[in-house]
Amino acid sequence: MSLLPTMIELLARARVDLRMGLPVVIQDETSAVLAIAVESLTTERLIEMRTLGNPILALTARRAQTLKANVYDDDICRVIVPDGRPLGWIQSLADPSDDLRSPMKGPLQSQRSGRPNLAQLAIAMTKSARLLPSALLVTINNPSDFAASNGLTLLDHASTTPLLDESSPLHPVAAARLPIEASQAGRLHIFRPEDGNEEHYAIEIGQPDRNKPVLSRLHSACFTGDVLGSLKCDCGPQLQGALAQMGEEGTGVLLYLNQEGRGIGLANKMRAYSLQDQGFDTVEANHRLGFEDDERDFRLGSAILKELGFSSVRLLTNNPNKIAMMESTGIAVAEHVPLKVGLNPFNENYLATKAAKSGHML
Ligand SMILES: Nc1nc2c(ncn2[C@@H]2O[C@H](COP(=O)(O)OP(=O)(O)OP(=O)(O)O)[C@@H](O)[C@H]2O)c(=O)[nH]1
Ligand SMILES: [Zn+2]
Repeated sequence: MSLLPTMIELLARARVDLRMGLPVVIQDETSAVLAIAVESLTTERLIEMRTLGNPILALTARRAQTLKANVYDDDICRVIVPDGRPLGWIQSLADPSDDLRSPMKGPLQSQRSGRPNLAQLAIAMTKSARLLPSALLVTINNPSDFAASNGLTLLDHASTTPLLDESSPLHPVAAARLPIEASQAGRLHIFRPEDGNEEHYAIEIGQPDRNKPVLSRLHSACFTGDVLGSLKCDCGPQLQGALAQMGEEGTGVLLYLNQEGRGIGLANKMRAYSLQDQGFDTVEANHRLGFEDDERDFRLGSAILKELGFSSVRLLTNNPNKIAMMESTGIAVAEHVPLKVGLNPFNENYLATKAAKSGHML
């Protein structure tokens, strides 16, 4: 066994580097860039980056739409950063918080030439670091030497990209009896993914028969709704309602996936809430930030169910994507059990948007 880090380990390291404001080196067969997350960029590092070449700002096509920048590649946009533009200007392209106050950032010139693949990987890395989806890039030569002499993480495009698209294997870490209000016969299981990302949980109620469809819920973490009792969404009542139903029936499994804010993280969700305060709906807010409507990986849920020995569920949800994902990953949905709870005057529009734009059966 080698002590050299594997690609999975390098990806985990790169996520932390980007969050800390440290650049990473990304290479493919023909070229290489130094990439730094715009959210954690400092003036000092921007000056350093500029000594190496002219920076390019990578944004998602979603964000480019708001900025009215030309998109020449499917999903991303590479904006040429003119000389002398300060850090604040670069960050205002990535962060929509002052879009209303100063909507005109341009004219913006997008890069058309060259392959977008390194920029795409940089964007994917900022998403997986739960930062704003944007990176500043400069082209460099001799990537291996550059990374080694500066102590930077080096990512290889061909070997890392497939890993980012895959769902990481999960392993059970610990489990213990946990009596809860809904049922004294509760048991909490912790699962840890191999990619160093967040752990996910399963709350098993009673002793469900592994040969029958189990009453199940795939719940995504919502700190504001689950913990604080936010009225802006329906998550808290859905969590409590699902557990209560499992308690009444005597058996069930609630999967608690740490995919806060539909996978964009709590900080970005609060950025989305701030845009919602300006009048945008939940989908529009995600798009203005540069995210897709939903960035979650539901495959983790079926992986946990299989690990626990289940192959069929009665799924508590209003989200058809969850049902489709279960079926496509080998967990049969024997019954769709609607979970319509928690409507209040503050989340009326939120629920209406889910029905209109996200296909929820409400
Ligand atoms: N980005 C974003 N995430 C939100 C918002 N409101 C709630 N969330 C997150 O959305 C997730 C819950 O997803 P929902 O779409 O409400 O419901 P669902 O889980 O897809 O579907 P159901 O099974 O029917 O409840 C949680 O991770 C919440 O943190 C919002 O306005 N913006
Ligand atoms: Zn919520």
